[in-house]
Amino acid sequence: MATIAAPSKICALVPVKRLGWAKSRLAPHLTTGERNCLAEAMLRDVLDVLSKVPQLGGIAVVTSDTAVASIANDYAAVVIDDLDDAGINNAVRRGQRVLAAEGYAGVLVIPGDIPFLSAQEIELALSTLADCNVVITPANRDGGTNLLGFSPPHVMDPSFGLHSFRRHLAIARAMGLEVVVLPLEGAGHDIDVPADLWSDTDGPAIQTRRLLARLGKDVPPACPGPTQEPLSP
Ligand SMILES: Nc1nc2c(ncn2[C@@H]2O[C@H](COP(=O)(O)OP(=O)(O)OP(=O)(O)O)[C@@H](O)[C@H]2O)c(=O)[nH]1
Ligand SMILES: O=C(O)[C@H](O)COP(=O)(O)O
Repeated sequence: MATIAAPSKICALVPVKRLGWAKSRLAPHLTTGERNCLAEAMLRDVLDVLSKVPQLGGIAVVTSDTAVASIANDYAAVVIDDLDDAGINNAVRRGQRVLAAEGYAGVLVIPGDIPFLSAQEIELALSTLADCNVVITPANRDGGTNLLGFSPPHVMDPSFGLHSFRRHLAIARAMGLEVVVLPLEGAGHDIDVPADLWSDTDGPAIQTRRLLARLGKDVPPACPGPTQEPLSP
């Protein structure tokens, strides 16, 4: 891995699994090729936003996919090899170890599937993390965790998975860490299931919106408007 500049600051840590394996929960709605393109578009949106936040000390992508590594290079992010592809928690722990060794003051874990995040939201997460040990942004919809900040980088282990927001909060509190819950509209919107593709969420998501419009795949909200009743004769 290349040496990262400004190690006293907080580094963004973006775990990304192989594009060909991405977004399996969207399989009923998108082909494998479409999911591959969506994963790339979301990642580009995330990295584009991160590259516009000067307060970040660096951007690191943990992946074992050479295509993802090449995208990371487009945004001057460094690549940490995800040697074993053993899930998001393993990838994050690996990033924590590497970035702690590089001397970073903290890490902000940012999944590659939150394209609606904004630079202002990242700035707010960073300034919040300057005064505590753990920052947690819950997913808007499913009880997950969309941003997870640690200061110092290995202050606690990640525990992503079902209902991870409550679990992260409970672990941090049980450890006596200073923890702040930071709800954020854009960063809180991840794309996991077909209903997540439709959005009135603010936030740039430029590549993602463009791709979905091109595919004609943006879907209506979970609660659609009036059903189409057959017309009376
Ligand atoms: N490096 C790495 N990243 C991972 C791994 N598993 C998940 N991620 C990333 O973690 C983030 C959140 O993952 P998920 O929401 O579960 O995304 P996903 O695995 O593509 O979606 P599903 O297949 O539907 O579960 C995404 O950026 C993923 O690429 C892994 O084994 N290694
Ligand atoms: O803890 C979580 O939120 C999940 O493991 C990762 O996020 P997801 O909701 O996008 O799958």
